[in-house]
Amino acid sequence: MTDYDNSIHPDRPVEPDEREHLAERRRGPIVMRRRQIQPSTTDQRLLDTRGPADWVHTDPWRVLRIQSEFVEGFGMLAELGPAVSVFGSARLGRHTPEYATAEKLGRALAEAGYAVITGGGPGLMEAANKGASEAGGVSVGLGIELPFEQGINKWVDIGINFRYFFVRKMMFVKYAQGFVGLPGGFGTMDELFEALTLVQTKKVTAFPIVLIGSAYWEGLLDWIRETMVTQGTVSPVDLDLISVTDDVEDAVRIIQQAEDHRPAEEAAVSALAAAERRAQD
Ligand SMILES: C/C(=C\CNc1ncnc2c1ncn2[C@@H]1O[C@H](COP(=O)(O)O)[C@@H](O)[C@H]1O)CO
Repeated sequence: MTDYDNSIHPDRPVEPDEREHLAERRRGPIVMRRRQIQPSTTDQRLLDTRGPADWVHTDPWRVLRIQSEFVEGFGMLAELGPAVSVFGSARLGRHTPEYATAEKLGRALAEAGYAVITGGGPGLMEAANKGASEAGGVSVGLGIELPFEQGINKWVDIGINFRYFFVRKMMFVKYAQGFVGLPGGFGTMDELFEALTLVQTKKVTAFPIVLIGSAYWEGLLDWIRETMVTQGTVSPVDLDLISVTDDVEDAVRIIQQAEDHRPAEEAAVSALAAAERRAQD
């Protein structure tokens, strides 16, 4: 009798030694017998480093890495408390007036009780982190892996380095009460328009978007008004989603005031959604 040919008929009495010959393998709660028996255990297979490794470059594996970035990000930020995301140029360095403004903003936000979330990079991100950290606030950096790696700036007190831009961008919105944009390039524009789209489509509510530096932003706002609104690609009211100021204290005040309006705005959005659902039924 072989290991694979030892079935016992249910009506037949079983001899004590017959049980011993019934070969089986367990995988957690699963029992495998005869041809289902695998020659190795799960642990052995896990620890076995041999074999092809191309699967690390496949999409199913990437999905797990993406998932792990969400898990790490949520885990790090869930208990952060009130926070404001600050965006701005990676290139405007320590001797620019914008750096001084960003540092002042980081300090003012920290003093108003907000954690400051930046992209964790150099330039105005570093300045906002510096202001927040030096004021004794919570200074957060959500870094991004880039081909020309810079690392997280030294004023970040809680940092995480993301592989994926889209996971990181979601964190900027999910864990912030609002958004302050300083002068910047494509990266800043990307973050600004992501936030604007989410607010315009009511995916987020009571999320103030404040731009600091009227001279810098004027041209863009004129283009939105004169081209986008005029041609009907956005509504005139969409312009109200953006506040522009040159004053750091004013920016903080706008964020705080939006907090006061949050319950009413959330209720209005829920009522609108309920009315639309009723209309569709
Ligand atoms: C270009 C340089 C460094 C790039 N390092 C960055 N680190 C972290 N976050 C970044 C970086 N570059 C862009 N970002 C994100 O975009 C925004 C700034 O981009 P901009 O094009 O400079 O406006 C910023 O808010 C970040 O979230 C050093 O030379």
